[in-house]
Amino acid sequence: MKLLVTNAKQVVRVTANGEKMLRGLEQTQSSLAILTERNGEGISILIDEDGKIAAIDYDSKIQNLIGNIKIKNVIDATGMCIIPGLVDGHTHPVWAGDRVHEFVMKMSGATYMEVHAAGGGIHFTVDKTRDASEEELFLLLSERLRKMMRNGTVLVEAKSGYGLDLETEIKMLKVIEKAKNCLPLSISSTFCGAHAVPKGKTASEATKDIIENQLPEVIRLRNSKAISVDSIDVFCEKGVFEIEESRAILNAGRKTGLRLNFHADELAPIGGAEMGASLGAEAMSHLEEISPAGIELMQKANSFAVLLPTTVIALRLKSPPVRSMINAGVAIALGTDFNPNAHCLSMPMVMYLACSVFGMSPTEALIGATINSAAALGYERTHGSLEIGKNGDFVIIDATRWENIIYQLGGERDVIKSVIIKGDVIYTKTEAEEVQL
Ligand SMILES: N=CN[C@@H](CCC(=O)O)C(=O)O
Ligand SMILES: [Zn+2]
Repeated sequence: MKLLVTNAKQVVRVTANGEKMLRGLEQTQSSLAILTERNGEGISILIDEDGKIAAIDYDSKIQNLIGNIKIKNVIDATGMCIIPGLVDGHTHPVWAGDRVHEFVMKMSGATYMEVHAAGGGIHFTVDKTRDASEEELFLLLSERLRKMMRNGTVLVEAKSGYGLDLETEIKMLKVIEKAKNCLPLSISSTFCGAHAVPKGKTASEATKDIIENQLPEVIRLRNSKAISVDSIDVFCEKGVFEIEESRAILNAGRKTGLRLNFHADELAPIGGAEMGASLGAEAMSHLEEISPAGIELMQKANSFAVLLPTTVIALRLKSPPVRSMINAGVAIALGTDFNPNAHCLSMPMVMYLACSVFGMSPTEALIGATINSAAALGYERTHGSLEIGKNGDFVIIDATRWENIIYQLGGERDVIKSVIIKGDVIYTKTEAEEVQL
């Protein structure tokens, strides 16, 4: 066996019976699967040589199970809690340059679309990303992914979308592929060639280019196993790709077997959720402006809502109608939306904002950041909960109640003791990191 963690005070499994997701009333407190220390006896987790969870139970039961089996690494988690590794359901992590100057403009009142229409925003990042080499982008991406892992992320969705031309979109997907092969966390790639209408093209010309040039090459590379791509994304928005263009791009992606996971109803209520539900989209993000009909249709289509509180605060948007979605039975997932507009690499921070800004409970937020995010990406068989056979991916929290990971706002560096991926300790807090007063 690769790893044994013993004597934990609480192990939050999230689900314990192979649930694919938790939605509606299931996303509330009563259904969170937790093992808690009893009569002074803690909880153990055993990880096999393949990095999968072999057993989770009270210490004495696991000791009986182990007998004389050799264990390579043992961690004593006395007084600590364990949660599943976090899943970041929506990020744009491959780009060069930054947009700190736009942050200053936006904080003085400029809107996202004003900056975008003036040639800034995504266009600014596209110019910088087109100019950057694969090596430069890889270094930037791996540094960002390392910080995410340090904050407990073990699976991340990563989009292309700062190329908007064939060459750069492919460059971005190759950089993501390299990161998949070089770093311990899992990555779900999304082709987002329709992230903005490139300068010099109309939306309908860009739509044609994506469907006739970019997508076929992405699929050719996927089929030859040069890259792996799970999903297709479109920024479906008034003044960007509107409903019919978005539908055409998503339909084309669906025909190639990609999952549909796209930006909908973020800034203007144009019926993106209704359109996505009609295509059976697996996931839609943002949804600040979703209509009541859109909520009903998402529930019927089993589409996940991937909510992004960092963008809501960065752009001072209204919050999506989270309670109505939960009450209607839409499964809520969460993501950092890491991009040059919302520079956040921390799922604990996102969970905090989901609670404080969206009014979600800590339990709902944790479910959104684990099993539901994993399922929104189609990774629920390996990620999102601590169950036998799933990846041995978890976060050890240096506190006696798991909610500290949310409660200690901005305190990830203090509260996370270790991050484990497939049974390997990929991060552990050292004495040297403690502030010396
Ligand atoms: N809304 C579209 N895309 C990103 C922002 C990307 C950018 O501004 O660079 C988002 O999800 O927030
Ligand atoms: Zn996004």
